[in-house]
Amino acid sequence: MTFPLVFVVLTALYSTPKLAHIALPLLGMLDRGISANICETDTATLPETSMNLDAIVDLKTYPLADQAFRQSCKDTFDQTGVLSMPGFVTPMAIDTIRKEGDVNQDKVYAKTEEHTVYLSAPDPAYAKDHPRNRLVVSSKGCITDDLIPQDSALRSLYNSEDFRSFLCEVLGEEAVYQYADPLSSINLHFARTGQELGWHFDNSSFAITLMVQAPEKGGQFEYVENVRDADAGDMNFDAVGDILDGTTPVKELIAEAGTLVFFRGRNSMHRVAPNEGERTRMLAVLAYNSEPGVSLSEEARLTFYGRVS
Ligand SMILES: O=C(O)CCC(=O)C(=O)O
Ligand SMILES: [Fe+2]
Repeated sequence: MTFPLVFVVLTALYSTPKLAHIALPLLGMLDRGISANICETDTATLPETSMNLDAIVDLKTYPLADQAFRQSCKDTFDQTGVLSMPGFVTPMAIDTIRKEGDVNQDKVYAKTEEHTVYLSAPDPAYAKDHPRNRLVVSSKGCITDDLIPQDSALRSLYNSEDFRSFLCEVLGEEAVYQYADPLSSINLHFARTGQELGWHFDNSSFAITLMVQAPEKGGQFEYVENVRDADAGDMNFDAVGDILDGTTPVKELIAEAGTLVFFRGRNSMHRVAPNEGERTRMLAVLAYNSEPGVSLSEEARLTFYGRVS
């Protein structure tokens, strides 16, 4: 059976990253872990106002409960490290999520940071201009889970047992749980004109994102697959240097509002290019853990959100 997924993708192109410089293990969603087939969840505390999944997701195009559909998604994700589902969230639900974001624009926490591609402090064993230590800039901001309305479609999606069961299967995880702290589970990211997310590898094995408002120009997600092998300790400095120099072709993932993306970012180097248009790029990151009761560290919360609670 074939499904009408426009799985990814991708225009190969040469990028000229205009990146700069430093040093912090930052970037919120990058530090997330997740995690199942029979998916255990912690949805007992679902708000009563939660919406039905069929009011949020285009279940005709994306029959989340269908076993063959799940398997086809898993195959694509396993083979390519990317699963892109355009129109996953319905236009009406996206519209309400975008309006919630607009209302909360003034609460966005954004602080320009410089960091290494590896999201760890520079290593004095290497020169400043070595790929291990070269610095890139990240300037986009976000609002935290506690600022997302209880009755938001975003929260209903995040909490939905059917959605979690689907993602457990695609990701090959045992179970998924929300963060124990009040800030980290659902984040809405904002990249205004000129703002970007510098080249990096994620610490977590994957990320789930939902485009809420696509930029008009620029702001594209660019990546190069399988650059390093973090678990084997292979940092592949030469390839990282080439990507930073703009001499390696990069792939581009085009996402319209409503597109849900699963991405394995641990060994694929990626960035969000500077937004060159007037329209703010708004993107939700849905972060889960494979164990219950896990909080993002206070240090990371301070870095990403400017507060711990
Ligand atoms: O904004 C995006 O599309 C991706 C963000 C990302 O790479 C990250 O949060 O690690
Ligand atoms: Fe990332």
